[in-house]
Amino acid sequence: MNLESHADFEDESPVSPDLVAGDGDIEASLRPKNLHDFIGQPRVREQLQLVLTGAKMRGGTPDHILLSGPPGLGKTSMAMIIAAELGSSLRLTSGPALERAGDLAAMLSNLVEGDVLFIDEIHRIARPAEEMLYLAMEDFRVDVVVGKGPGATSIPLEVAPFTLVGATTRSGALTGPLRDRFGFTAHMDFYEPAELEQILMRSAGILGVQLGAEAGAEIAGRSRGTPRIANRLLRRVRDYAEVRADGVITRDIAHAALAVYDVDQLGLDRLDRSVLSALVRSFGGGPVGVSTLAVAVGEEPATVEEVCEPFLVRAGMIARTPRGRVATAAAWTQLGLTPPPDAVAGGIEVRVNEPQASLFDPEDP
Ligand SMILES: Nc1ncnc2c1ncn2[C@@H]1O[C@H](COP(=O)(O)OP(=O)(O)OP(=O)(O)O)[C@@H](O)[C@H]1O
Ligand SMILES: [Mg+2]
Repeated sequence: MNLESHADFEDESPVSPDLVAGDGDIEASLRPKNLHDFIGQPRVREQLQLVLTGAKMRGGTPDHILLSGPPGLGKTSMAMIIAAELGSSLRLTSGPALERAGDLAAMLSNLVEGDVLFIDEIHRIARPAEEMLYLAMEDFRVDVVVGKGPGATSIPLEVAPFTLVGATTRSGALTGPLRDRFGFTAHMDFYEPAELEQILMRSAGILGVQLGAEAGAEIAGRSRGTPRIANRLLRRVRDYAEVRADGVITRDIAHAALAVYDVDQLGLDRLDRSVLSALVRSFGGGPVGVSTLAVAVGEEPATVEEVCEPFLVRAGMIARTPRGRVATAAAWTQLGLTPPPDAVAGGIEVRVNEPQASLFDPEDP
C-alpha cells in the first residue's frame, strides 16, 4: 500500500510540513536507513538503541513503541529503521485504513513472529479496531466475533508475538488505554539548524548535487526545524542552480532561489507574512480573533489556525491570548516596523534541554 496515501495535497507552500505532491518518491530515497544514519534526536536514538538491543539480547520482541511529534520529523523513517535494526519485516497500515475490526484482524492474523506492525496516524483508528488492538498488544490474541445478535460467537485467535510501532502527530488525541499499552514513547522534537545542515549535506550527497557549507546553513535556517522542509527546499534550490547557474549551490544561489519561492530568512512563506502583516498593519498588533484575521488575508480560518499559526507561535511572532491573537515585538521588527512600547518581546523561543522521550509520560509537551 502507499504509505503516504493519507496526505492531502492542498497546501503546496514550499514550507508546508505536510507531504505535498512530488515529495513521495524522493523522500523514500532520502530516508535514513539505520539508526546510525539518522541525524538528530540524540535522546530518542539512544533510548531506542537500548530498547532494541535489550530485546535482541534476550531474543524476544521489544515493547510496543509510540512515535509522537509534528509532521515531517522522521516518524515513518524511524519506524522503518526499527524494523531494519531488528532484522524484521515491517507491515504497514494506518489508523484511517482500519475502519472495521475485521481489517485489523486480517492484518494481525497474517503476522509472523517478530514482525513490526506499523500503524501510522494511530490516533485516527476506529473504536472497534482500537479495542481489538488492546488485547492483541497485551496478550497476543484477538477475539473475532462471528455472526450477529444473540447467536454471535467470539472465536479466540492467537497472534504471533509482534511489536507495534504507532506514529501520531497528536498523541493527546490517543485514548488512555491505548497509550498505556505502549512500553516506550519517543517524542520527536524540532531539529536544530546544525542538525538540519547535516541532513542537507547527506541529502545533497544522495541527490548528487554540490552544496556549499554556507548554502547548507542558509537553507537549514529557513526549514522550520523540519527535515522534510529542508529536503524540499534543497530540491527547489537545486532546480534554480541547474536552470540559472552551473548546478553548484552556493550561498548566493540559495539566497536567490529562496527569494523566488518566497521563503524568507525565518522560513516564513507569503501567507505567513500576510497574516503577520494584517495583524500588525490592519489590527494594530491585535488582539484579534482567528476568523477575523483569516477574512483579512482571504483564507479559511482553519488554514490560518492549523497551517500558519503553529509556526508563527513557535517562532515567537504571535502570542495567543484569551482575547485573541497578538503580534509580538519580534513580529513588528520582522516587518521593519517599530513595535509599540507595550508589545510582548517574543522572538525565537529558546529551548532548554527539554526531555524528548519519556518512559512514563506520553503527554504532548
Ligand atoms: N533524522 C533524519 N535524518 C535525515 N533525514 C530525515 C530525518 N528525519 C526525516 N528525514 C527526512 O524527512 C522526510 C520526512 O520524514 P518522515 O516521513 O519520516 O516524517 P514523519 O514524521 O513520518 O511525517 P508525517 O507526520 O507527515 O508522517 C524523510 O523522507 C526523510 O527524507
Ligand atoms: Mg509519516
